Amino acid sequence: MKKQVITSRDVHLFYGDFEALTGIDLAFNEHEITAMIGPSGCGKSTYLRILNRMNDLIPNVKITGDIELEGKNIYAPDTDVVQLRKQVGMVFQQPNPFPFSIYDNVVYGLRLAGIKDRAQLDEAAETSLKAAAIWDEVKDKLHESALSLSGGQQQRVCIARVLAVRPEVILMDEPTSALDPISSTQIENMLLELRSQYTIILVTHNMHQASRISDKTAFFLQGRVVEFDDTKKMFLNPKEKETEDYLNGRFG
Ligand SMILES: Nc1ncnc2c1ncn2[C@@H]1O[C@H](COP(=O)(O)OP(=O)(O)OP(=O)(O)O)[C@@H](O)[C@H]1O
Repeated sequence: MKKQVITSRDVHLFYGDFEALTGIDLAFNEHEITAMIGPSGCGKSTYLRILNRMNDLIPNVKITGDIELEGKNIYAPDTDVVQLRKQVGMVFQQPNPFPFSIYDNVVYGLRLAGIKDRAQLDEAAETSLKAAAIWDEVKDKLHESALSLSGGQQQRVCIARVLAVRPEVILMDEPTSALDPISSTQIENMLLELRSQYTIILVTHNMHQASRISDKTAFFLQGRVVEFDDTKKMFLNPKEKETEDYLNGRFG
């Protein structure tokens, strides 16, 4: 049986009085890609942000329940949130490179951690850019601005920036929805390569993407998880009527 890297039990989240998540039980296995699907506003991004405490930055948020990374409650008072976000990295919908060179973007987290050794930084930059499947395109212009790259290239540099700090888990919030089909395919192929080393949790609106690359799928509806299963099983033979209707495009 695969190791569960993140588990959540009975997770509720309130924005003020509004209960956006109404009791989420999910577990994420190592070396798997889990897709979270569901109609707009059902709470996918809210739930994703819980997993590396990004909701801490939003005022009037209250979270209850239990979320553990490697068996440790990530909301315990002694949690080092900076360390947590290294272990659980995040890639956003819009590529968000810093206005620095490609190289400086990728080694940003390592420098923040106090690493100054040039050889070590060079090695990390090359390894991460290779893993993010963009090394060949940028190796001759590492010191040019990351903003000069295309959207798809910027997104892969952002993924390399996350990989450089060696996370265990990578959270992705619709990482290809702002990209053209070729760039999206490049990123999907990369994720399939990365799966052997990471736990990947992906919010997507793209049903084809979920069925192509994910091992497991969680279907969210109005703040709850309707169904969570192997992707193949769910797409071929959903257990719940609501899942079937959604997958067949009857709503959402
Ligand atoms: N900062 C916030 N303050 C108050 N309500 C919020 C906030 N962020 C999200 N919500 C509400 O919480 C619910 C869930 O939103 P969330 O963004 O998690 O949904 P989603 O499934 O990711 O949607 P989409 O697919 O459109 O991104 C929605 O009703 C939304 O309006």
